[in-house]
Amino acid sequence: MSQATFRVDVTKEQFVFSAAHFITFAGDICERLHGHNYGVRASVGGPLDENRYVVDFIALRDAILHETLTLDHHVILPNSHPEIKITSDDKETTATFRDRRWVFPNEDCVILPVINTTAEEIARVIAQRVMVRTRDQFGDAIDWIEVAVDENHGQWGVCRLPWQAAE
Ligand SMILES: Nc1nc2c(c(=O)[nH]1)N=C([C@H](O)[C@H](O)COP(=O)(O)OP(=O)(O)OP(=O)(O)O)CN2
Repeated sequence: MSQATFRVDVTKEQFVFSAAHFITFAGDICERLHGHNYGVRASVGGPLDENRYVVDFIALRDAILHETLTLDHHVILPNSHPEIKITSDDKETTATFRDRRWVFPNEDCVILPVINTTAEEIARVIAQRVMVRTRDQFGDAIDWIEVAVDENHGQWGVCRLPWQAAE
């Protein structure tokens, strides 16, 4: 039996999104709002199908592109941080951390299901959403998906999920 394993990688120039965020670290340090030109790459691993594909990398490319465009030119906020509280009314979204407060137009914000908007967490959300988006097309034979998010020219947060973990 062959010992070969297979994956497809997609790393495209278009996989860039410009977004603002701030994180907390070291307990109670909260960054100032700042932006990154984030980069994204993705891989899917598993057996070869009848086409001798793991998956069609064009379909994977399009799914990643969709998620990067969703984040592009937005402020990325966390919905599960213990101290960064996010509230929205019909016009504006307000983020607070202790005595600090940021107010944004609703349409400028993307609120993600994360504790902190780190590269690792953003990678996880993209991986989960791509899995959901492509599941019907790719089927259940895939082993895993990995998404990597680069914050600053070579500082990557990477998340690998078993294919069955889609929410
Ligand atoms: N494992 C991780 N480490 C860090 C993350 C992360 O998401 N995962 N994030 C940060 C901060 O967001 C930080 O703002 C990183 O931004 P960067 O611009 O690279 O920080 P610098 O101060 O080095 O950047 P300059 O180029 O000097 O502006 C930290 N760690």
